[in-house]
Amino acid sequence: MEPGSAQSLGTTGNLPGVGLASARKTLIEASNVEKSYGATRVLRGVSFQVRAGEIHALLGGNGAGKSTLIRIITGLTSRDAGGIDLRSSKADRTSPIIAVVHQELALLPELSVAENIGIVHARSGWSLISRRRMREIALGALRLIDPAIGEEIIDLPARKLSLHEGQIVEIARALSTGAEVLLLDEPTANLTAGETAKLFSVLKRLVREEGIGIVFVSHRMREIRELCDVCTILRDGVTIANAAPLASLSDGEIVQQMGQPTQRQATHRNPQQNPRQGSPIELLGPGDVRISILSGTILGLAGAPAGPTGLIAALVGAGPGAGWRLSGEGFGDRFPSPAAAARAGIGFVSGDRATKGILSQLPIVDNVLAARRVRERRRIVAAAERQECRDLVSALKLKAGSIWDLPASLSGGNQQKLLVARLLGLPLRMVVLEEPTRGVDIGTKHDIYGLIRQMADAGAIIIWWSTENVELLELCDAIFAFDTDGRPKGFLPEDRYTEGGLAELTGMAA
Ligand SMILES: Nc1ncnc2c1ncn2[C@@H]1O[C@H](COP(=O)(O)OP(=O)(O)OP(=O)(O)O)[C@@H](O)[C@H]1O
Repeated sequence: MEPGSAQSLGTTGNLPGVGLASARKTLIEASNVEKSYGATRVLRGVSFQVRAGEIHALLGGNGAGKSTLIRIITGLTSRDAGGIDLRSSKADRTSPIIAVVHQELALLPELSVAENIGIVHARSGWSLISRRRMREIALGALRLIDPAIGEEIIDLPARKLSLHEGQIVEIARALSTGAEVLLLDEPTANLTAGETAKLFSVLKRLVREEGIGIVFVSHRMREIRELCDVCTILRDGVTIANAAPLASLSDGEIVQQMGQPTQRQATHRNPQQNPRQGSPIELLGPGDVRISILSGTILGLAGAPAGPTGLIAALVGAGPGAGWRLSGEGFGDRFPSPAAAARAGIGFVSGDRATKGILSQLPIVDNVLAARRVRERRRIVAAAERQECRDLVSALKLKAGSIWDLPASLSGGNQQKLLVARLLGLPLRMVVLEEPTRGVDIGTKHDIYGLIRQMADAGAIIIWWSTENVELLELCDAIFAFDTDGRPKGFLPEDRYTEGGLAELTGMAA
């Protein structure tokens, strides 16, 4: 009954094998697990088994209890009732090594990438492992995902990494432990299509060759189908489907069992239906790039983060912005601060919700109303705001105990909804979105698509960076692409408006 621990096995730069001898053995068995936070019953009798040699999708809507179950299995959180049985497939061990990659990154900002990965290999103090050895282990682990990235980032402090680099380091650290069970809580958010493809081939190889078990939490149905063999579906803290083969369930059945609406809103791009008006806003980039956008347009940004993040920084007043400038009535060349951008009518959902989005020390109500207060230079809570906040919260089906609770009490997907709620109903001229549906469940994703379309129809320009190419192709009126080094590549031509066309233009063709 002891919780799994992320400890060191690795003595080579490559993954230590865990052996295939006992493939298919049950490594994790959770039965009738219960957990409440105050009056909220989060898990109400969950059962869940993970076997060696399988990739197991753990599915459920936002707030269904997936992360809570993972925290209980790994010993981070206590349970109120039920059993957790952990069994190793190795004869000399009782419980398996379990490594987790959480939704929010857990890197130590002042330590280098090598140290962040090596730290789990330093059994008791730094003296047991030399710096050179630590570097080798870290490089070996990073190379498993991307041969190019290792040398580039190995000596950087973690605080200097982009979100997606941080995610790669976390996954590499988990892989480097030689874990028998890898629990991945939405690991592909903020990875590009190319990186996701690489990660999936690594995971499949690990399952095939090393016989490990993988638990994959995701709201991206395509990825689930591509990667996983079986699924367990949670709904309101109860197991609805238990280790069901994925092939036996249609997408519609899965969504229905999660308790989500199966009807999609009509959000497809339709250039005829949405005439553009007014004088254009221009985005002027390095190398004489000029992007002209009329109000009411949804412009997608595609490609590795280095490109879109520079442009977005310029748009939201968050730094020099890689040489990008803005030109248009009422907009200066560049905003001196994010507050100035907000007052000029620019709304922003940051992709880095933990450090740049959520105000963790303030209750939900202040988080939702933050953009309004900055625009109107207000600090006082008006009585009417409470109702306004409740309306925004219910428009997005945000599952919260009370609007006075802190955001930490919300599940990951519900924290994301909170950032989107911040922008609703504001008279915005431009809405800048970085992965706005990150971690949001399938039902709500389509609600958010509909709300983005509504903001555009109300006259806002939408600039939307997503690593989910399908999402961009489905919703955007035009897509501007960057290559893998962050250089602008131009618009996706109308006759190449396909996944293949986008993969080619961004240099991420498989
Ligand atoms: N520390 C806490 N205090 C109060 N409530 C909590 C706490 N942690 C989780 N909850 C509640 O438990 C419920 C389940 O949360 P959990 O994070 O397990 O959901 P999830 O299935 O992982 O959702 P998501 O898909 O959004 O990540 C949520 O409604 C959340 O508000």
